Amino acid sequence: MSSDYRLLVRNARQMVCVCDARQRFLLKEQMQQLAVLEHASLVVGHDGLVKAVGGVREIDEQFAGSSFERTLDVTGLCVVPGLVDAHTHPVWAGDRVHEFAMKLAGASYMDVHRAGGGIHFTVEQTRAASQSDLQGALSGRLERMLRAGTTLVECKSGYGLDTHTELAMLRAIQSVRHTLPIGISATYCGAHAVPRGKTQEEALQDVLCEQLPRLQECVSRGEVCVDNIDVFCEKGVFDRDATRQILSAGKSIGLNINFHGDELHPMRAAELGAELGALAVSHLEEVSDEGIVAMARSKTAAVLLPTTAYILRLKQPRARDMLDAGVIVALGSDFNPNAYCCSMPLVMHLACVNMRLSLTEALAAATINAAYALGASHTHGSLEPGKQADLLVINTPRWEHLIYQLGGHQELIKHVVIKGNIVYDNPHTLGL
Ligand SMILES: N=CN[C@@H](CCC(=O)O)C(=O)O
Ligand SMILES: [Zn+2]
Repeated sequence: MSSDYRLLVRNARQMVCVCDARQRFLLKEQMQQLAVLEHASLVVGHDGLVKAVGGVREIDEQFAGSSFERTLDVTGLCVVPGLVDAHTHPVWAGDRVHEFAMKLAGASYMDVHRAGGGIHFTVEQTRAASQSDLQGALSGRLERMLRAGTTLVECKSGYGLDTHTELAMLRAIQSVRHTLPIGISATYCGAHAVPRGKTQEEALQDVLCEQLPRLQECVSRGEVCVDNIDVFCEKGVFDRDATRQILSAGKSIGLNINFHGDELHPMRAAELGAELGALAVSHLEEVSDEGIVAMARSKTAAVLLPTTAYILRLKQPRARDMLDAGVIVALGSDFNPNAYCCSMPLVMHLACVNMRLSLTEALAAATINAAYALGASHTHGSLEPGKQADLLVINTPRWEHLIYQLGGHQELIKHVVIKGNIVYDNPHTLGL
């Protein structure tokens, strides 16, 4: 190691730190006033952590005489934290483009699901795929997310619904931890649907007595690493009681609770999440007033998924009511065969237009609050000394262009940096 530091990012027009007092999440008016430095620099150590952030002169003086393995001159450009995608289903085979046509013609999500399509269709394709096909598909999707600015992503299993395939999905997720620089939070979602030919009770017993014990064995042998447990709590899928049993079992083996609730029907899933100490509940299009109050009280993050409401033409979740009540609001792409979207900049745009978030709220929801939903906001989600140096350099003089330019991220993101390493250099960068 011949240099003193790994990276100097020098003289950004705007350095959007998001927060600067080691907050674990942002609420209400904190989300309106993000920490933004003008004409600022950032230093990264060889451990991949931020060592200093400050005005360009101050950093020049403080580090005069120090050497850097690499310097990025970002004069006139903006820097934001790497984006955090708090909800994705990226491991599966096949696609569902034919169902998109059905839905455009008027079929609802549950019409397709009950007709044996939807998750069931993808389960069939995924069970038939080889381990290397699953890994290859996952890897390509995560690379697309990375190029769109995602540096930490939650990845669910859930298209196996049996021990063998659920573990194959988690093994695929484990394998990319070693081959890709993107950060991963892995979620076991064996209760994503009741498998064809089984009753809910049979599926519940399979998850509790077969899948979870096998999962635990694999975790203790170090074959897979799992952070969260998820259930699709929905009318016609898993009811509240089954959901409670599965989530409690997951919690008892040390997993964070982070589940699908109140999406298509009101299930009082938000209340259940709060009661169980869930870190996050996703969707919430049908959340109740009591559920909002309960989530605010228990500090359970609401992971809102703008692509789902958009594609399925659902009513929008009540983001403003949640924000006003002091709920920790986060965002996810919900990448899955139903909602094929790898872009968090696009997700933030949809959240602003359809859910009425402000630009600053959307960025906080896609950085520090999304990191909180994954139990990772002590290390990710803002640019502060001691945190992992994951950041994006954007080729515009104001950071808001990243959200404003609908679908523009492919030309706007110039570099993606993870742990102070430049992991993507965009050959197609165009400015305004
Ligand atoms: N709602 C349940 N799960 C996914 C959809 C999965 C699928 O349709 O394959 C979601 O979050 O939207
Ligand atoms: Zn989902």
